[in-house]
Amino acid sequence: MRFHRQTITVEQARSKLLARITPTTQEKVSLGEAFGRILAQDLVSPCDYPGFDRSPLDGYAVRATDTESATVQQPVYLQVVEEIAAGDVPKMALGPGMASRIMTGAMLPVGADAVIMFEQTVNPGEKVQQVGIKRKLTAWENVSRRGEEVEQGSVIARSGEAVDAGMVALLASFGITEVPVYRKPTIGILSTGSELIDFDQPLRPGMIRDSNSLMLQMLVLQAGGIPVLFDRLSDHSPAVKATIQRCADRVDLLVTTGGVSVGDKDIIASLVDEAEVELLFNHVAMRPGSPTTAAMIGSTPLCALSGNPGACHLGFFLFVAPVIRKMANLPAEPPRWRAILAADCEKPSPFPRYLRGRIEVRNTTLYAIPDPPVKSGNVSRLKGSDCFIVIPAGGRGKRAGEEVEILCYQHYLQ
Ligand SMILES: Nc1nc2c(c(=O)[nH]1)N[C@H]1C(S)=C(S)[C@@H](COP(=O)(O)OP(=O)(O)OC[C@H]3O[C@@H](n4cnc5c(N)ncnc54)[C@H](O)[C@@H]3O)O[C@H]1N2
Ligand code: MOO
Ligand SMILES: [Mg+2]
Repeated sequence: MRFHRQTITVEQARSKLLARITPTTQEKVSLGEAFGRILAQDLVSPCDYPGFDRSPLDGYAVRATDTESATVQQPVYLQVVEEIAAGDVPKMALGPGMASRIMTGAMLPVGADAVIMFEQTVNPGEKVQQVGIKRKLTAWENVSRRGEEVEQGSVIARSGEAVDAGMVALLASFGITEVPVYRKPTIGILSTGSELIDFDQPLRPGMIRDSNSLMLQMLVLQAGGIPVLFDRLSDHSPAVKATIQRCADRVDLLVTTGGVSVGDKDIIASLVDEAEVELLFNHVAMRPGSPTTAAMIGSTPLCALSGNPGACHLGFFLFVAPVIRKMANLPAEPPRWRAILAADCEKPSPFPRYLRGRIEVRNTTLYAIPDPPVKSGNVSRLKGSDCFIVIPAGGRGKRAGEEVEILCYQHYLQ
């Protein structure tokens, strides 16, 4: 199987993989922990909002009928019977000719059905026993009625919505302390290669530091998963299949890096020949990362990414992030935009080429600025990008000023 591989497009490969992914189950978390998660159920308001008729202004609570003849020239004078601050419960009910001094957010007294702002009274703001009302009010004018925004029992948030800061405030207003959200999928990360050492170890001849493990952990967090780091596999590890199986059993998705090509030590490439491993694809029409592989290890999906850091980064974006997002009930496909290419990319390629780059808005036009050409084994240009620019297969590539498709990290990886 190592050398006889069937090439499929990125889109076909992703569909094949996503078809095998089921969304995760739900869990209840505290309101603070729910931030950034996806609601798993509709939420219903347990009470009215506002919970009582209240004043939206600093002024006087009155009975509208008492103000019928009020004008600037001939104000109507009402007896002030109480001062009500926000948080107070009014003690006095208003009868004919009465008013209560009331502050913004305070509860309306029984009998009142309108509020006049200080500015529309005689001697605004002064503490008086008789307040002069300078205009006629209609019933319920300047009153925030109980339940006018949200009635008890109505849906305040829907399953599938993201819990952002505003949603946290909304749920806090209703005293909702526990929130049903989709469980974050656990994503196993397993690097392979005898040349790899931990990043905090001194180099030895022929060795390189394992950077993919950490990069993948960060990317998993950005995509909304929980990374689970497994011990690296060396190229001489016995029982590769048993180890992979054990790791796969512990997570929702297993991601490996390295060993997917045709090399003598490419241990993941031969894994797909084993019984109980169902190959989904092992050759994708893309540059870099064409040997990117996916399989099912029993019921756990495996994304086997290239060891080359650039190809690993791209493989994560094209295949792993969509899986994590589908598991987490988020839209799976990376967002595709169109932009104007800001520099020539004329290297021809038999497969679509994905270049890392940055998006820039110049006037009202979106530009995609490609990174300078790099090999997929390079590490210095892994940082600072916010999109992949897709240069189609064949032809002469694309020139500056031509329109290209871009896949943006924005709103996709947090
Ligand atoms: N004869 C052929 N050789 C290769 C082909 C091919 O078609 N025919 N394809 C090339 C392409 S394209 C790719 S992509 C790579 C795929 O490589 P593997 O996935 O098998 O990865 P390795 O051989 O294990 O390593 C490749 C490269 O990456 C470095 N690496 C590996 N793991 C890490 C890590 N965790 N952190 C940092 N760097 C890592 C490794 O040392 C190698 O330099 O195959 C081509 N070959
Ligand atoms: O597809 Mo590879 O990452 O070019 O060496
Ligand atoms: Mg290899």
